[in-house]
Amino acid sequence: MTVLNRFLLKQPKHTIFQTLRTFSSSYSTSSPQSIKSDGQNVQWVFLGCPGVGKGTYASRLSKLVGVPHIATGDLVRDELSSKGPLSQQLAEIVNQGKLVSDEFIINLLSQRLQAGEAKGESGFILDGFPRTIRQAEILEGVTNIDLVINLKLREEALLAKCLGRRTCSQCGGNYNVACIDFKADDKNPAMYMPPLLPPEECASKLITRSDDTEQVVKERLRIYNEKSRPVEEFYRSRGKLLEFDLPGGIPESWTKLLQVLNLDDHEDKRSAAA
Ligand SMILES: Nc1ncnc2c1ncn2[C@@H]1O[C@H](COP(=O)(O)OP(=O)(O)O)[C@@H](O)[C@H]1O
Repeated sequence: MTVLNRFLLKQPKHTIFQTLRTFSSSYSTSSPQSIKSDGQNVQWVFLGCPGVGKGTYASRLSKLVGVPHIATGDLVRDELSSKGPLSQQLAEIVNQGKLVSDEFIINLLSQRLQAGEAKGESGFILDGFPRTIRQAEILEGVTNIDLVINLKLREEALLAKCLGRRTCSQCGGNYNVACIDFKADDKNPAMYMPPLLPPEECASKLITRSDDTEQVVKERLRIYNEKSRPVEEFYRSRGKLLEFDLPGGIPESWTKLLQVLNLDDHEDKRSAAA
């Protein structure tokens, strides 16, 4: 039995789910933009393949509607960098492009929600969760997700975008050095996504995620199709899925996303997009 499994077996599952349940039933209203007609803050989910841009758009929307952006990939990376007893085993899973177990990720998410609740957070935009049908069923069992935005991009662009990702090791800013320039063909319109280059002060401090190598990205795409693609249907059949084909680079896609979400007359949209 692995160290990770031993750890998970010690976690009382009812506690994990209870934490999610407790979080979902205690709301305060932190920002007028985020309040729905029933008085609760928005609870949205972003789905989409690795490299599609979930982090970029989830982060911008979270600033716009005033709810936290919670990326389970970031929670996993925080755990990895904490160099705790599980980090070596976790690194092996992540660097092979595999998913960590449902129990482990739910535990991390529960802890993050609980910490946020203690700080008075309410509502959320989830990015990278749920990624399996079991995760979706558990989430659906404990709270009501209002909307699931399924970001879509041509497969050739996804690999290039993952390989082009860079993060500034000092300020944490996210950039992308890939330049996507597809000509129109019989099946697809032309698409241009310019690189998102770092400012001069970050240029010498860029790092690449250890799981953004060609082999691992291909495996993550395969696993997305096997494990996460069914989650799209899970939400489609519940009438919650909003399909969104990215039309191009960030300015164009952000404007269109705001239109689709009926947020395009929002006075804060310029600053959120900055
Ligand atoms: N919901 C989840 N279930 C299982 N594993 C997850 C989940 N979220 C993140 N992970 C792990 O963290 C890694 C990085 O996640 P993320 O940054 O969301 O990747 P991507 O850029 O591929 O969408 C995943 O490859 C997986 O190992």
